[in-house]
Amino acid sequence: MEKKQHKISKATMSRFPVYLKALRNMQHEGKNNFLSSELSEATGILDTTIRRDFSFLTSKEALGKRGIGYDTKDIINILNNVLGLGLDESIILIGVGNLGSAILKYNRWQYTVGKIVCGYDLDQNKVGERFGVKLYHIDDLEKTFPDGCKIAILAISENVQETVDRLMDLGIKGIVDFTHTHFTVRDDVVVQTVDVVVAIQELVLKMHVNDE
Ligand SMILES: NC(=O)c1ccc[n+]([C@@H]2O[C@H](COP(=O)([O-])OP(=O)(O)OC[C@H]3O[C@@H](n4cnc5c(N)ncnc54)[C@H](O)[C@@H]3O)[C@@H](O)[C@H]2O)c1
Repeated sequence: MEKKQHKISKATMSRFPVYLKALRNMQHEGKNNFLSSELSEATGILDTTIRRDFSFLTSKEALGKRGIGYDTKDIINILNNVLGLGLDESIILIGVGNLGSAILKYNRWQYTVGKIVCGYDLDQNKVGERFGVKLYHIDDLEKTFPDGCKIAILAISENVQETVDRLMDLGIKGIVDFTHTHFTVRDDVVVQTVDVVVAIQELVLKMHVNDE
């Protein structure tokens, strides 16, 4: 019987995607069961931390079995539920320039969050197919938008707000934003900004703290 879900801390929640990624790789390699020590080895997270994190999952499958460990598929399903993720998220890529192409080429999406199902660009020369992914002109966004797609990666340099508005009208609820442009979104849309410069600034700050 499912127990009432306790509030899961931010730190624990932030480790769940790390477990998920490692477990999907294990599953892909044919590992149907795993020990917390093995997950610890794959993620670099202490196995005592892993066991404590799993204790928040409250399903009986998350208790594991002595000597056998945990069922990989069960834990993946539980983590997916907690994180609200499907294995097959359809993701679209907007902007297939230098950055967008690198993202498209980096195809480690499978077994983790889903995959980029198509891309869009305003440059007609980009239309076609790259790395096995269909690329459309941005003018055709509404015509070709994949059914049920909720996540867009934004790697464009022009008309950012207008593009974001169009994406929201189509049902996009999450945006991974690489642009350095300020834009606004509706209350039900989440933006995750990825910025190498900010990452370096944070890194330097942490290095200073270590020096003190
Ligand atoms: N966050 C980071 O760490 C980081 C790092 C590098 C670049 N960037 C940013 O990412 C974006 C892309 O950088 P890049 O180096 O790939 O640039 P790029 O010029 O090589 O590529 C941009 C691509 O987007 C297309 N494009 C522009 N506006 C569009 C729109 N409204 N709709 C559809 N396609 C559009 C262009 O035709 C081009 O193909 C820029 O905004 C850049 O500032 C961020």
